[in-house]
Amino acid sequence: MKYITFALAKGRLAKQTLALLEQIGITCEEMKDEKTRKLIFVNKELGFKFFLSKASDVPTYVELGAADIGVVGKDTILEAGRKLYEVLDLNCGKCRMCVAGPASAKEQLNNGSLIRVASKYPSIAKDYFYNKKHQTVEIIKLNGSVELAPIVGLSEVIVDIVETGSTLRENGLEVLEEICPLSARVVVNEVSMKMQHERITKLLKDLKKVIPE
Ligand SMILES: Nc1ncnc2c1ncn2[C@@H]1O[C@H](COP(=O)(O)OP(=O)(O)OP(=O)(O)O)[C@@H](O)[C@H]1O
Ligand SMILES: O=P(O)(O)OC[C@H]1O[C@H](OP(=O)(O)OP(=O)(O)O)[C@H](O)[C@@H]1O
Repeated sequence: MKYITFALAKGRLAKQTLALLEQIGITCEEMKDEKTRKLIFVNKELGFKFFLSKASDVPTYVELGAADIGVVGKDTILEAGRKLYEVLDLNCGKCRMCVAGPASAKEQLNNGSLIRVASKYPSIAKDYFYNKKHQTVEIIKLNGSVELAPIVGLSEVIVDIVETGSTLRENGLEVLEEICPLSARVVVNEVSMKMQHERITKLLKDLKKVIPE
């Protein structure tokens, strides 16, 4: 039997993803060991392989066929812009992609001034401002703690993930515009979808039954 390989995003989504897979009988005991430095895990009986990679690399592994299936946030899928089949919304890891900043940035955002937008997600930010709002902005790519940018004067606003809103609140910022809702998604390699159609379809059907409300 040919193995089906899963690329799972490590970090926030990993636990929930593994729990969902476990509910449909796809388990890998070794992988639960938080101390392990091993990178790839095999369940010979079931014919599955699993690896955890940086979330932003999951679409790369899946598009290029190193993994058949991936589980990753919609934000990462949008930012990567890779050719993949997005087949299932797992309804977990829910949050929103937003434009945020100090209340004082509201006017600048709407009066057509050339504003600076800091983000870990420059493609999403560009698509939103250029293609949806038809507004020219300067995009500044950052790698984390993006909320700092408007506080220290690097940008007027940010494009970032908001879940509870605590990070914004604690830093005197607020949601100014909502770009889109986000959640964890299952993505499938285009060739695998054809070559392993039966097994992958069965797996997706099983997963659908255990998706949280
Ligand atoms: N509050 C949140 N902040 C960030 N991501 C969240 C949040 N809630 C759910 N998510 C989802 O979890 C994923 C991020 O997981 P995690 O924070 O572990 O990775 P990351 O911050 O992108 O990793 P890294 O910064 O190391 O590249 C996001 O892609 C998003 O879909
Ligand atoms: O609305 P909240 O519940 O406060 O969650 C949102 C925050 O969490 C994420 O940051 P993360 O912890 O991943 O760190 P990072 O900023 O370094 O990416 C995100 O970038 C926001 O900063």
